[in-house]
Amino acid sequence: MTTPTSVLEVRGLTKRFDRVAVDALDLTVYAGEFYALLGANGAGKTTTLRMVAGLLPPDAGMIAIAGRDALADPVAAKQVMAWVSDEPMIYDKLTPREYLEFIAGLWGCDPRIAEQSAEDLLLSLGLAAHQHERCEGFSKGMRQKVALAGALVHDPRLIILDEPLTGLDAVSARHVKGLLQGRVRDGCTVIMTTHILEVAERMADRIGVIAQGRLIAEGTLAELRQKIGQSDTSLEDMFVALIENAPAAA
Ligand SMILES: Nc1ncnc2c1ncn2[C@@H]1O[C@H](COP(=O)(O)OP(=O)(O)OP(=O)(O)O)[C@@H](O)[C@H]1O
Repeated sequence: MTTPTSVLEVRGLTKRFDRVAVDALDLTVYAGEFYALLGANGAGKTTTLRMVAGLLPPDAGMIAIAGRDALADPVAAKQVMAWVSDEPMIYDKLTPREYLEFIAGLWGCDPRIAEQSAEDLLLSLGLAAHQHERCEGFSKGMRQKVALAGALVHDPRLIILDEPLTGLDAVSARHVKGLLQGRVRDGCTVIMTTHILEVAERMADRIGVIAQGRLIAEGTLAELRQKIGQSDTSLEDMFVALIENAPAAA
């Protein structure tokens, strides 16, 4: 059996604001995995992912992305990674098509490849009919989808998303889920936070549960069920049991 290649390795990652938000966190995500990061409000999910994405400096710890030290060489790490925030920023005065062209230009993508990629992304996200309209009149869900398309236009190997499905209607959510599953089939790795446990249950290869900035449980659904000793329990029941039994922060 070949050893899986890690795309993200986090060791001892720590961030303190007025109190510790991420507490010596260790996390490994492998190539081609769909990994869901779960946790109660304030557990440290966004803070962890913002550090991984290079948006927030850690107080301590190591982050390697595709084997590169992301803290020593953030530009190299960002080239293989996409970050999609739960509050995406796009340029209102641009159309989705212009926005994607602009982002592809920033990445120095080949214009012909970028054009095809933009077309495919807008089609798969149900935005093709709006591709020449300015984003300023778009709903929150449409803006989220434009931001997602922008994050994927440089063809990243690691896609990190913070609550990507919140606020999306069922059709848009299906578009986004289909797109992400397609990327995983193509060999990309997806790491996603979500409070929609059904999404984690149905889509994730592995699930990590964070409480008080620490990873308190991790595995496939079957492994998590085994951990709490109940073979037929729902992810929601397991999640609540894990959170309620998590050791208190030091
Ligand atoms: N910029 C900041 N300044 C001060 N405290 C912060 C900041 N960002 C996060 N925190 C604190 O860090 C802790 C972890 O927050 P974080 O946003 O990572 O949680 P989360 O798991 O993403 O929560 P949610 O599910 O509600 O989005 C919380 O106590 C939060 O108040």
